[in-house]
Amino acid sequence: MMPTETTVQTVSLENVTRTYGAVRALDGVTWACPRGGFTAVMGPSGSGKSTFLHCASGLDRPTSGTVRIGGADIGRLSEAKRTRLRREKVGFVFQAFNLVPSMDVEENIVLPLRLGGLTADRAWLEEVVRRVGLADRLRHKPPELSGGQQQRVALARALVTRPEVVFADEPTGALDPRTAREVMALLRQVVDMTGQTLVLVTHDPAAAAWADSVLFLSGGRIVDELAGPTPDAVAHRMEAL
Ligand SMILES: Nc1ncnc2c1ncn2[C@@H]1O[C@H](COP(=O)(O)OP(=O)(O)OP(=O)(O)O)[C@@H](O)[C@H]1O
Repeated sequence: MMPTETTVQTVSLENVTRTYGAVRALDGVTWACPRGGFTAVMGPSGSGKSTFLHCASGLDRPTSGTVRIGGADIGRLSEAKRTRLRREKVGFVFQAFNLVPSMDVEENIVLPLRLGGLTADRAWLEEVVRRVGLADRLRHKPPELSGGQQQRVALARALVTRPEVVFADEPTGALDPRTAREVMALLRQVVDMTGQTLVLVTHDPAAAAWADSVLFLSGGRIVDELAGPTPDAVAHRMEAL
């Protein structure tokens, strides 16, 4: 029987291993990302968080095992098809914002659509801009914005294609604590209001506690999962890794 749209996982990893020479950066990871959920990924330095993000988002291919994004097995796709799948189905938010300084806010937000030869759905674009609180900043250029505002632009850019999943890699790493909290509250709000599936990679227990559940990686394996996390519970679990 074919799975229905609601039961198809956004992203799934089945027995995924990624080696670099003798190093097993990911070691037999099996995980299915819940649709509409907000998952944080934590672990000590070198535990495989970046490798997990790269494999789960289609930036990289596993050495063995299967990664599916929106039903497609990325190991079977050509480089060009994987790039296209990533552009259409995956949104990214990075610590370093990665905005184009010479383009204004709106041009930055619609860039993924332009790269894919698509035009913006005006109603959705306006909703995204409103949700991230940038309606009065559309003609500004990134250097004229605060760090928190720039990260809002990056979030809007990640949402504009209505991706299956948004991967946020240390999105608050370059922000002061108050701005970091505002950005996390906004991510939480976007998940709750739009049903966007979100995966957050972070070192920060306070950021991870905004998620529905936290995956803990150690030595390239998922060693624990904590539902309904609090900053204290996350920090306590991290100390034991
Ligand atoms: N391109 C690479 N070449 C060689 N080894 C790599 C490469 N990328 C990662 N590794 C190794 O794989 C392991 C996992 O690295 P990864 O960057 O995924 O960990 P991480 O949890 O993201 O670490 P951090 O928190 O320090 O960013 C480490 O031992 C790392 O040295």
